[in-house]
Amino acid sequence: MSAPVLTAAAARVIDAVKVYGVDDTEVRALDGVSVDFPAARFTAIMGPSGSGKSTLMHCAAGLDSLTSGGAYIGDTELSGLDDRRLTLLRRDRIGFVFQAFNLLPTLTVAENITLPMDLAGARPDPEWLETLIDVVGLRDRLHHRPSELSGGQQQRVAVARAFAGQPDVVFADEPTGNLDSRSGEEVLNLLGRTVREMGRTVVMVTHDPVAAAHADEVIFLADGRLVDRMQNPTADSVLDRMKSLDVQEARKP
Ligand SMILES: Nc1ncnc2c1ncn2[C@@H]1O[C@H](COP(=O)(O)OP(=O)(O)OP(=O)(O)O)[C@@H](O)[C@H]1O
Repeated sequence: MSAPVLTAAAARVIDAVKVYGVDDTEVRALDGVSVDFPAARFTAIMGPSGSGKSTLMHCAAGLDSLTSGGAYIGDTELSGLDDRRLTLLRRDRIGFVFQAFNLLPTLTVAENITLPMDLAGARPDPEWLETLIDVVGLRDRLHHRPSELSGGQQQRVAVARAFAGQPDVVFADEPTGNLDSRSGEEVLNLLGRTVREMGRTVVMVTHDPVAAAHADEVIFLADGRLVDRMQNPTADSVLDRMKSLDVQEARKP
């Protein structure tokens, strides 16, 4: 048996290139990005508008395909999977949290949390589910409908849903974009706790230095390239780095 080539990255991309359009309309949204998202860590992706953050997340999560290069979940290379296998991989090994909470209005909180697993015919680990419900603080809301919850509570349901199947990695795309700062802070603390107390892996796209400061590491994109990585970020250190990227952007011809 050959030794696995890849180490403890929950997800990674290697030499990732994503080109949208052709000829005059061609945009290199990713221009040779190699980055790993380590297991049991919270990584934030930052960069100026149009720098390729969402494209990187979508390609790393198998929601979109690369023009060239490789995207891996664990040791599984995504371009080698047909549509059916890719759908199963997303369902079984990846969790998603989006800016819009995407809950089903006719289902209760409890039903929303287990919906992906119910659709898959999988049984959630009861102990894990109970812990998760307590961590997200929704025990007294389990039989409510989403419309009876605040935005912050709805996003906490979406977070619980993303982690219910114990996926290898949870990708969050601007998870606090629709929330006031206090509810946003609660959701970010929650994501941090799932990583630090429960050993989960989170990759989050954000515009907000305060949000990025919740991560263990921030990676910075500019013009579709990885330009920096920062361990143990603070809101100020992230803001300073973003300002220098914005200045470089403004100086471009
Ligand atoms: N479907 C598409 N077709 C054509 N161009 C696209 C498409 N999606 C993204 N792009 C372009 O690719 C580049 C990177 O876009 P992307 O959305 O990844 O950036 P971003 O950093 O997430 O931006 P923002 O912070 O504004 O959301 C941009 O120039 C964008 O216009």
